[in-house]
Formats: sequence, structure tokens, C-alpha cells
Amino acid sequence: MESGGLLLWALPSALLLALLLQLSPRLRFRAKVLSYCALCLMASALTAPACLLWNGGRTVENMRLVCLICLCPVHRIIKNVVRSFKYLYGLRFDVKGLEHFQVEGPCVIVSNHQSVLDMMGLMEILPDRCVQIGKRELLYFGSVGLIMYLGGVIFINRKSTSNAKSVMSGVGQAMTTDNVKVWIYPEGTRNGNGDLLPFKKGAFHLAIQTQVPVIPVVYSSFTTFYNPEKNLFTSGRIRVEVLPPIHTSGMTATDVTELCDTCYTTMRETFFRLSGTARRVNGSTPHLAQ
Ligand SMILES: CCCCCCCC/C=C\CCCCCCCC(=O)SCCNC(=O)CCNC(=O)[C@H](O)C(C)(C)COP(=O)(O)OP(=O)(O)OC[C@H]1O[C@@H](n2cnc3c(N)ncnc32)[C@H](O)[C@@H]1OP(=O)(O)O
Ligand SMILES: CCCCCCCCCCCCCCCC(=O)OC[C@@H](O)COP(=O)(O)O
Repeated sequence: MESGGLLLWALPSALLLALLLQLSPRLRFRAKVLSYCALCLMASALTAPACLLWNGGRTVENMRLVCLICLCPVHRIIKNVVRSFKYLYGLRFDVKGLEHFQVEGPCVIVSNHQSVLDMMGLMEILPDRCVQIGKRELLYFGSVGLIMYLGGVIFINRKSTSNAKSVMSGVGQAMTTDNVKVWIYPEGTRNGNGDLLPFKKGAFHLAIQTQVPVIPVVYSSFTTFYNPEKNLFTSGRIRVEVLPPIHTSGMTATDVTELCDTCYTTMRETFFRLSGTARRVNGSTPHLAQ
């Protein structure tokens, strides 16, 4: 019989999979990360048509759509969908300093970047009218690329500094004319080793060129609950702090390095404080040591 045959195969296969997952921590870790990717892909595929229908294309307004599903007046679809993921993975965010986002007009937000899980931390506190800078390759991640495109993410080619610089100077103009905030990960890549990488300078050039404040945001280290080397992915608590804005009015291109160093030092100290880790053995600051 059809259903009998199905049961004959499906049941032992499911049991075997459960046993394998139980036996192999690596497999368990991979399965959990894969489930996160699949969730992102699926949620994006379901959300993209709503964004397209509502606003007819790419706009920062997609971040604050009326939620058609629950009919709440000011729900922001992408933000709220991603915010719900944390319950599935048992993650909690303790956020401090949200009042610092209350600046008039545009600003550059800089934060540390540890893993793909950062998307949850980003959406947890994302202010209105804020777009992110992302690597161009993300555009090709299927429906996730599409939802990022629709949400207004600005894609840069990291391999070409001149291309990235010209894209970012276009961003500067849009920021002031359209009153848009920009979120940048100044480390330029993910880094989960319990410290910050040296900062790239694009974010600080942008802030000075447009004379807007820089607002640093720091997420505590994920290493206690998420560590690919140790196949660790459990529930956990993330401390988040939005730091006071650093104003750039009057600064010129010669101040970029100093602004970058100030942000780096402040964020690194905050990172260690939030993570409950002491400074690295000799307390060296790789960025300043270069
Ligand atoms: C509904 C369900 C949905 C579920 C799914 C979830 C969807 C969620 C939706 C939406 C969330 C989206 C989230 C996206 C997240 C993406 C994350 C990433 O992809 S992170 C990687 C890419 N981001 C960056 O790389 C930015 C930071 N990078 C920079 O700013 C760099 O500075 C860059 C690329 C512009 C250049 O990088 P260089 O590697 O060449 O290094 P340098 O040292 O910074 O620059 C070289 C020289 O050029 C000067 N320079 C840089 N920028 C300049 C400028 N604008 N003007 C003049 N000079 C500049 C610098 O001063 C430096 O010169 P001197 O060494 O100081 O002499
Ligand atoms: C159809 C093809 C499907 C391919 C797999 C889809 C995987 C979906 C993953 C969803 C993750 C959500 C967004 C991730 C953003 C992110 O964190 O990207 C990493 C980059 O910032 C830094 O890149 P890197 O230099 O590689 O560290």
C-alpha cells in the first residue's frame, strides 16, 4: 500500500536523522545554521511580494510597511518578521541607549559584525528610515538578496575601493536630500573571535563629508552561545548598547583617522565591558598599532 510504503521509509529515515543529529555535534550545529538560512530565505520569499505590491519597488519605506497580515497600523514588515526569529533560537536582547537614535536628520550608525545572526540584532533596534551597506555578493542570495534590494540596502564591491568610494559618495547625497540614516559595519566583514577587527574608513569619510553625527552601536560577544569552531549554537543573551552620537560638524578629511580611532577605542572598550571579558592579554589595539 502507498501510505504503508511511505511509513516504512519515512519513519526509519527520520529516526536515523534524529540519531545522527544526537551523535554528531558538528551536524547538529550545521543543521541549526541551515535552518536559520532556510528561515531567512522562506520569510524573504513570502515578504517580498508584499513589499513589491505595497511600494512598487525599492524604497526605504519597505522597512516600515503596514502589516497586511495582522492589520496593525504601523507595522514594519521586514523588521518585525526578523524580530520574531529570536524566539525560535532562544535569543534575548538587552538594549540600552536607544534614546541616542533620536538625532534630528541623517546619521551614520557603525556597529560590530560577528555573524549572520547579526541580522536579528540589527532589526531589534533599527531606527526608521535607515539603510545598510552590504557586500555585493549578498544580492545573489536568492530571495534574501531580493528583500535586501527592496529594503534599500546599498551594495558595494569590496574588492574595488574606487567603486565602493563612488557608491558611498552617492549615498552621502541621498542621505541629506532624503533624510536617510546609514548603517555600516566598519570591520567590513564578519568576525566572531571575541575582539573587533581594525575599522575601514569609509563610514567616517561619509560622516565627515556629509557633516552628520556617527552613532556607535555595540553588541556583546556571541562566543558564549555561538561558536562555529566548537559547534556551539545554543540560546543566549546579547547585550546591546547605543552610544552617544559623535558630532562631526567642522571636521575635515584630515580628521577621518582620528574619528575612526576614537570610535574604535570606545567601541572596543564597550565590547569588552558588555561581553564581560578583560582586554586582550597585553591590551594591545591592533588598529592603532599599525
Ligand atoms: C523578511 C525576512 C528577511 C530575512 C532576511 C534578512 C534580511 C535583512 C534585510 C536587511 C539587512 C541588511 C543587512 C546587510 C548587512 C551586510 C553586512 C556586510 O555585507 S558587511 C561587508 C560590507 N560592508 C563594508 O565593507 C562597509 C565598510 N567598508 C568601508 O567603508 C571601506 O572603507 C571601503 C569598502 C569603502 C573601502 O575599503 P578598503 O578595503 O579599500 O579599505 P580602507 O582602508 O577603508 O580604504 C582605503 C583608502 O581609501 C580611503 N577612503 C575610503 N573611503 C573613502 C571615501 N569615501 N572618500 C575618500 N577616501 C576614502 C581610506 O581613507 C584609505 O586611505 P588611507 O589608508 O587612509 O590613506
Ligand atoms: C538560492 C541561494 C541560497 C543561498 C543561501 C542563502 C543563505 C541565506 C542567509 C541569510 C542571512 C541573512 C543576511 C546575511 C548578511 C550577512 O551577515 O552577510 C555577511 C557579510 O556581512 C560579511 O561577509 P563576509 O565577508 O563573508 O564575512
